[in-house]
Amino acid sequence: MIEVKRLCKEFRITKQQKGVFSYLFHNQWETKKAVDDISFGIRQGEIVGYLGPNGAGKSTTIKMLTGILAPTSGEISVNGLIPHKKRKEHARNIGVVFGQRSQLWWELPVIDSLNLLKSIYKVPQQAYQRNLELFHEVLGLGEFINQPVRQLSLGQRMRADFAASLVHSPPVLFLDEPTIGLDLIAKEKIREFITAINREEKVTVILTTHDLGDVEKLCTRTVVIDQGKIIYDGNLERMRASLGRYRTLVVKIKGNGFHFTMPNVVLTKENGPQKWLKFDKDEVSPSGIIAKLMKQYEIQDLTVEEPELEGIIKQIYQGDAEKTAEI
Ligand SMILES: Nc1ncnc2c1ncn2[C@@H]1O[C@H](COP(=O)(O)OP(=O)(O)OP(=O)(O)O)[C@@H](O)[C@H]1O
Repeated sequence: MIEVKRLCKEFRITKQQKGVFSYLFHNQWETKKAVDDISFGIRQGEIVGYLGPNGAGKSTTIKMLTGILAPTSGEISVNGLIPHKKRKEHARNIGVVFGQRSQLWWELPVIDSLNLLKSIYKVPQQAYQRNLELFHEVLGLGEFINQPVRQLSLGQRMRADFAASLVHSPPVLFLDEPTIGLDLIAKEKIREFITAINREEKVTVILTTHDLGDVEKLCTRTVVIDQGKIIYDGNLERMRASLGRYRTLVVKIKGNGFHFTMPNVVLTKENGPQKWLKFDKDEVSPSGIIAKLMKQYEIQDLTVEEPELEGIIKQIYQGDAEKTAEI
């Protein structure tokens, strides 16, 4: 479905001049290699996590795969097309969802945006109707389909954006931080939807995310990029080893005195009402700990701390996953 060979993208950027009179001199340029000789292939129906720290080259790669940017060198083929050379045809093959930006018309009710996209992509009525039914079923669009986009919650807006990106039944879907800013329940809904369209429509999904929950729940394969180069391409197992078994539940309780004990759960830090409980996720679930806590204490706030992606990437570099996984 996707073939990338020796792909490079360079940007020309101005070099910072030093000194008070720097503005008197001509600008000097330097070349920044945002994507540096990468190759990979993605088969139809795969869900691939394209991961890396900030500035690694993820967006630049996605922009080339979607045809927004032309490569400096190398080759790309998506469903048989060269994206930047066949932009119009390519647009029919892909759907794109940006967690940070919406492609919907702000003032229009969701259904009007979907109808407009149907006309733009010339989607036959029958196929459109079928898609609307799917969106109702798995995205619960019915709740807010007649509301203007500006009135939607972030979770609803994301669900509407997913529908908009899939109106024309594209075989490939690019997702850029699709769960950013969402609460746990909204995240779960989005993840379930991605799994459903991948299973039912065989949509190939390329996902960039900093949320390791997305990676664990969705991806069968991860490609990790750092400083423009691919440093890991494989199944989740090695990533999993780096993720380790331990997580920390941070809980804020009301009242004094905290004498909580539970097998496989250790209190590692306290700051007034806030407590850090490290637990072995293979032995005990966060919901199990929360249920026990709630019997004894009034909980005011809680979060689960996931390991940082940056740390995991470092571990992959070092090839030393097991040792560091034990914290
Ligand atoms: N239009 C541009 N002009 C100059 N440099 C750019 C441009 N776009 C990206 N870069 C540089 O290329 C490198 C890769 O950027 P890119 O946006 O692809 O990273 P990213 O992995 O998507 O990061 P993030 O997770 O922060 O979005 C960075 O050093 C960035 O500053």
